[in-house]
Order: sequence, then C-alpha cells, then structure tokens
Amino acid sequence: MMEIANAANGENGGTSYEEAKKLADDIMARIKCRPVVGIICGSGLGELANMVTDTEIMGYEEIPGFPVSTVPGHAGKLVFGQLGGKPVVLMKGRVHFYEGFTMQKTALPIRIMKLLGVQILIVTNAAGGINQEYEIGDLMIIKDHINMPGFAGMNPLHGQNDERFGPRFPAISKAYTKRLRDHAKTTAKSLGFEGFRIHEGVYCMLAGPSFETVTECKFLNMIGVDVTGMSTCPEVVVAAHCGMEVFGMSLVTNKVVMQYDSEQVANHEEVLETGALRSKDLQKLVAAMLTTLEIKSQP
Ligand SMILES: O=P(O)(O)O[C@H]1O[C@H](CO)[C@@H](O)[C@H]1O
Ligand code: HPA
Repeated sequence: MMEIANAANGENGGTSYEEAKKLADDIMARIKCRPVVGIICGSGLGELANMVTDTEIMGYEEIPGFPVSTVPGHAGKLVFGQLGGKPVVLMKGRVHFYEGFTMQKTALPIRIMKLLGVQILIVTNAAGGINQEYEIGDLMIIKDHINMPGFAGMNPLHGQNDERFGPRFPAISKAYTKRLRDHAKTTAKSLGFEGFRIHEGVYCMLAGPSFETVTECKFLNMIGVDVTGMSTCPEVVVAAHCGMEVFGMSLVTNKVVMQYDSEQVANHEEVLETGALRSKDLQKLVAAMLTTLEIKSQP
C-alpha cells in the first residue's frame, strides 16, 4: 500500500518519504549541525546568513533531487550553524513555483528540514504592499495567508498522502502560531524598533512570475489581503502538515500599482534594492527572536 502511495507521490512531482529520508541522511552524513530551526530567506534577504556562526555550507546543486534556485537574489545555499544560540539551517535563497517546479518540489526542502530535526520554520519574503497604509520598507508579521494557486488545485499536498509526513486533512488555520507572533512583537519592542513600522496582516500568494494587474490588486485589497508575493504558501502548508510551528515575515519592498494609468510599474530591481536597505533590521529581529525563543516541541 505504501509503495502505491509513494509511486503516486512520485508521479505527481513529489518525492517519496524514502527518497526524502535518504536525502536527509546524506546531508547528516556530511554536516555536523543538527538544526532545530529552519529559516527561508526571501528575495534580497539572504544576508541573514552572514549572522550565522560555525557555518557548514552546501550548495543546492550538491544535493541530488534538491530544487536549485534560478532567480537573482537567491544564492541557492543551505547554511548550517548557530544563530541566537540555536542550531539552524538557513536557505539562502528559495525556489518558486513559477521557476517550473511543482508545488511539491517547491516545498521539498521543508520535508528535508523536518527529517533533519527542524521543529520551527521561520519564513521571510519580499512582497508588494496592497494595504494602502503600508509603506515601502515596512515589515509585516504574517497572521494568515491566502494560497491563491490552491484555489485552482495547486496545493503541495495534492496527491496520495503519506502519514509519516502528516495527516490527509491538516488544519492550516493556526499555521502562523500566536506564540511566535507574540514573541516577534515583544522582541521588536525590546529592540526599540519604535518608529520602525511593523504590522500584522495577511499574505497572498499568486503564482507569478508576472506581477499583478491593477484590477487583480484592487481585488486582493477588497478581499482583505495586505501584501502579495509569489512564494511562502507552499512551504508553510507543508510545514504545518508535518507539525512544525511557523513564523512568517514579509518585507514590503514596493507598493503595488492601484491606478489604471499610473506611470509606475512593479520590478524585481526595486524589490532587491529595498531588501538590501532593510535587511539589517530584519536580521536583527530574527537573531534576537531566536536568542529568547523557547523550543517547545519534540521532533
Ligand atoms: O517571495 P520571495 O522569494 O521573497 O520573492 C518575491 O520577489 C520576487 C519578485 O520580485 C518574487 O519571487 C516574489 O515572490
Ligand atoms: N507582487 C508580487 N510579488 C512581489 C511583489 C509584488 O508587488 N513585490 C515583491 N514580490
């Protein structure tokens, strides 16, 4: 029965439990660090890796079957080491569905993290501000998401379920745990980030790679979305499925275009520029959060 499940997973672009386990075992044979926290760096936010000490680094291309990033601003390296006194594995660069990977492949790194012992996932992204009160450079703690591609059947859990990863029908409504959101707010306060705008809101993934039309942005605004991007949901769904606690943070790198005849257009260069300007604060916040973070769950 399990062979059938695994074959089906393979057929729909996924990786079987055995294959993922082998990848994780191969990594553990080469790396001493045993991470309990996994971190994904969004576009232009990979500098967080510079704060990791005692590093051991693997390029994605060194891991057979691991999706390799193709987008500028995503270096494609797994960085193991210590951050805020916790053993971590950091993805310096993520992969996206629009690069041609299936949803399952896009989220495969999360299952590998789980098999490495990761209990908490910290996911960051660059996103366009839909909420008209948000300014470029603001941070947003993610309290919930809309997985828009999921509405069209593109969910990373599509296909046969393997219970060793998690249940057939996982609840996602508490994926971004209140404990971690509260911890982020307390930490931001303790760092004296007053005047430094931190919101809490809703992230919406669109498949990309084209940026949104004006009408799409108006629609997202109407349905309660605060920021939009082209990532994060696949990883978070898979993390919640396998029982990880998730913390998500968006950097508002640009304001989306909401006027039909605006001269403004969205572009990746602006996204990277804002990332470079604001990544130091994001780094400080994540490192400080880890320093005082209680690791609760067991693998
Ligand atoms: O979500 P991250 O990886 O931060 O990147 C965001 O920035 C890119 C667009 O500039 C898209 O890939 C979008 O998803
Ligand atoms: N739209 C979608 N993805 C993004 C944006 C945006 O405006 N900014 C950064 N990633």
